[in-house]
Amino acid sequence: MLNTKGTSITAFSLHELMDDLHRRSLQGNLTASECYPTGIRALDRRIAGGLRRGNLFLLGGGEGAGKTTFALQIARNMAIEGVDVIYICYEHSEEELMLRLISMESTRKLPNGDVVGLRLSDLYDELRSANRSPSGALAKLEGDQYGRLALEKMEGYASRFRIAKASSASTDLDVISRLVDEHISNGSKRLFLVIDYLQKIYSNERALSEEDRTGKVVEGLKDLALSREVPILAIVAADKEGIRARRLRSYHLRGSSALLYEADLIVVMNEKSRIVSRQAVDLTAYKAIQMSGWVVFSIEKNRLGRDLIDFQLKKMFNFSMFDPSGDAVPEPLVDDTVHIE
Ligand SMILES: Nc1ncnc2c1ncn2[C@@H]1O[C@H](COP(=O)(O)OP(=O)(O)OP(=O)(O)O)[C@@H](O)[C@H]1O
Repeated sequence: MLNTKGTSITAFSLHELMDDLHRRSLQGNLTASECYPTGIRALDRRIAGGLRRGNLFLLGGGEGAGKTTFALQIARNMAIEGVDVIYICYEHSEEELMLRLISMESTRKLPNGDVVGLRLSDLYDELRSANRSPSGALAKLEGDQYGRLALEKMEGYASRFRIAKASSASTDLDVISRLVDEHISNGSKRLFLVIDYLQKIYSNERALSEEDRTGKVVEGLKDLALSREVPILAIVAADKEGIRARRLRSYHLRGSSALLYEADLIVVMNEKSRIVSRQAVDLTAYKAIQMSGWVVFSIEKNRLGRDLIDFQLKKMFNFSMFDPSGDAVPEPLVDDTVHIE
């Protein structure tokens, strides 16, 4: 791409732009429309195969909905496909995210459909047990069949998956941009950035309202995605009304007007049992329990395809993941917008 970084801007003639396009196509470096599949089939097929360079993907959901789990799973799927991942986390420690990946990778599906592996809670207990050092815990992992499976799978992408612990008191967009630049100058050709989560990004514009501050941050994030030609996934928190609402929508995300404008893709997560229409579905206790095992993902904005479409994935939170094989939601939901695919 012609250089547009820095504080000044340059106007390129159509000749220059066409020459640049031609040069990059000869170099096999025509990357503008290169696709970054998320590895979640139900999502990829609705966004024309995956994210693109410069895309800003916002992921919202209530507390404990599985936002970190989903973001981490997408990041891991990309790393497996050869993408360099930087996961910037304001909330969880590097160690916690690594344990979540180990749990996810340790799983194996038995012929009867049951899933076995190392439960996340057992991994925590193991690491926290008074007499076990981290190196002792690792040795134990190597001695366990599921632990070995996880370590083997992670070995395939471990050097491409980076986790950075950020501080909401100091890690601002400049710090994040410098980290991205460092990786690009070290040779990263395909980079994917995850921010967990957007409203925690430090901003010194304390005089601004929270809404305006979020607006500035999301603008900056979109600029970063475009100028460095990387796709970015940012988790976003819900406002007070959203936390109380039966169904969380994109207008409930904190700083929603700016978020709605800047994002290329907005997906909002809701517990299925909360948002199934009670008029249409006779929700017996048994059905309610069954549905509580699922999360509905609503594509609320989609510059890559059709929006206002829902899909569902089964939770496997014991192993810090979703079963990636889910698809359309058969039951009517509250606030439904009918869409024929
Ligand atoms: N050690 C664990 N064992 C079992 N379940 C866990 C463990 N840690 C987290 N979970 C569950 O996994 C679910 C998803 O967690 P996750 O952190 O992905 O959600 P989130 O939407 O990012 O949460 P938050 O809003 O708190 O950031 C939560 O409901 C949580 O209770």
